Amino acid sequence: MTPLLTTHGLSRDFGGLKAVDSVDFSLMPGEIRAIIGPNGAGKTTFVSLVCGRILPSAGRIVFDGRDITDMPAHKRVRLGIAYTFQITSVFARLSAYDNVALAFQRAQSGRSVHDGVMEALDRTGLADRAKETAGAMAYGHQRLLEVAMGLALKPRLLILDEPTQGLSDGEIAGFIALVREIGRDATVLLIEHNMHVVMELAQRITVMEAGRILAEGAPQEIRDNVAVQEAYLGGTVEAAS
Ligand SMILES: Nc1ncnc2c1ncn2[C@@H]1O[C@H](COP(=O)(O)OP(=O)(O)OP(=O)(O)O)[C@@H](O)[C@H]1O
Repeated sequence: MTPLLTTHGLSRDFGGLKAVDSVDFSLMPGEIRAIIGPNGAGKTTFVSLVCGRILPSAGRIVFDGRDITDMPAHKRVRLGIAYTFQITSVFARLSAYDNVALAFQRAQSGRSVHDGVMEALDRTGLADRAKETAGAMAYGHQRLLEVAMGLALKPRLLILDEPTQGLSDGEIAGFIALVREIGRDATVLLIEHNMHVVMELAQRITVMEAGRILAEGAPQEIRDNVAVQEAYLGGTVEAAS
């Protein structure tokens, strides 16, 4: 099987700081992959390079066999790369429906807007809230709305950056079920600090530290990796959950 996404020597400097430092990364189609690592490890910078929000200082990015390194973000969206970011990105004054409709239109799909929007709201459990003003929704619902906006893009690769931050335990359980469902027809790249969520969802885990990949493997291998425990988890994986 060919990977859906690969990066080769991917790097991004900010002044003298190597936020992402020569990263070789590979993601198979259909995978749910978690990226973990301490604050400042370069996780957000890495996925920002993949989706084209920022440009690399060096290296290449290949998506579905195509070099997308120099491709603008909006074109990557059309290829199927969707992302939601840790900072709430919904338009507060618009309804849930209109937020998702805006996202849907970016994908330039041939489907009717209404069908596409309602399907995304339905999958995230927000169909009954379509008319609610986004800014007046509970925080957890706003996070789900972000996921619905990502889903409206009909992604082949959905990048979620700290999606469970600020959610209650009950909301997190619902979120885990949602990502499993999304993972049935999309590849998911998940930056996540909550180790319970990571262990529940990820088939493989990539650990970043200081801009580099420190370790990669199945959840059990990462849990047992001493270097990972020392660098990130301050003892044991359980301690961080
Ligand atoms: N636009 C920027 N300008 C300057 N430095 C930046 C910029 N974006 C990120 N950095 C720096 O790059 C490094 C990596 O940051 P990044 O946000 O990618 O880490 P992270 O692993 O996502 O951290 P967190 O878990 O806290 O979100 C940090 O030292 C950060 O301060």
